[in-house]
Amino acid sequence: MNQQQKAKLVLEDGSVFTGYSFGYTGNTSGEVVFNTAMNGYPESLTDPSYFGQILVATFPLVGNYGVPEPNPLGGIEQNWESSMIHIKGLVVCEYSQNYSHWNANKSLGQWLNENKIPAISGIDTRKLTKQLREKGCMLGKIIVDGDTDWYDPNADNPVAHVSVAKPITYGNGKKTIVLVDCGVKNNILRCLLRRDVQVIRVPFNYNFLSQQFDGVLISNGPGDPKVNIETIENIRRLIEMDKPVMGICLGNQLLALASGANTYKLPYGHRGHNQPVRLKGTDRCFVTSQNHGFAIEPSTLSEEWEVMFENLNDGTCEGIRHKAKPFFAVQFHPEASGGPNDTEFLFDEFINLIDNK
Ligand SMILES: NC(=O)CC[C@H](N)C(=O)O
Repeated sequence: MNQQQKAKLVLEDGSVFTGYSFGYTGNTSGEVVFNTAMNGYPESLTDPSYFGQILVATFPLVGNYGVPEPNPLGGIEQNWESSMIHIKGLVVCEYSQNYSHWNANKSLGQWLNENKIPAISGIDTRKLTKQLREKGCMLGKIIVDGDTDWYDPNADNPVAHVSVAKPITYGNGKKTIVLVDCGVKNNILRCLLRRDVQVIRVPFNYNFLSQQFDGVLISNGPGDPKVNIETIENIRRLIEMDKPVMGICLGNQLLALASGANTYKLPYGHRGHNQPVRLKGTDRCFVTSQNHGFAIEPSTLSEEWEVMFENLNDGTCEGIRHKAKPFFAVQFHPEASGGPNDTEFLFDEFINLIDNK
């Protein structure tokens, strides 16, 4: 790898940032989004919700704790949020090729190179982030040589690329949860399995309604929620039943769409580990891990639903619940990974809904 090979980041608005190639030496394109987390790059890079996106780390030094070796246990990778990298490219200010951590076994650059993911360092990520905040998220390209076509993940059906191909069963607890896999993060599986349940992970468009189950969790996932027509239709039929339902991030948006509400694209989204939310109607606030570019339009919720959480930075909807039935969903990540674990108790609330049925 040549640390000094020049590269450029080109944005849809014509602006160009020059820097140096690291990771895989090649061109790439995707939607450019920024994340304000100070750490957690192995988790973010393997989070399927980042599929098709070029990730900008606002924290100025990235790579100094390396990358852990894969370590699957019971069919679930323990150190990553899925089995592969999903971002299309990475943008950092300073890349640290030197790393030190007890479970690191390679550098970030080596890992990116092995997975053919281009990255660029030496970028003024503060200036770039200000631009994305003012103009909104844009498509972008990392170019080392020549050119490449623009790629817009929101015009694609990215969930189909990251869901499982066929159902997989985990655990042997007494209650059975169907996990609708729209690109699920491994820590959602780990959080469920720690609570003595059996999990049947099904493809995003799988018709699970005729199956035996006690509750359904609709996972996070990439892209515009509205393109998931089949999943929304399955959820619409699911909520005619009374079985407990929990949604996370994309799952929150899909539940809202299935109930008849609308979603919209945020100008630059919420991505980071310190997004504050308030449990509506209380003074209880939580610091949450977030990664999304879309949100529910609360004014379109029907009478039967209410806002459960709101974002304290911009007032957007961060979760919904049904007023009478055991359904709730959150826009943030109670499974964290990376980020704070403060809202993991929501998995207990979901299991309580199942146990009290
Ligand atoms: N993490 C997620 O599930 C993201 C949901 C959706 N793709 C969004 O960007 O809003």
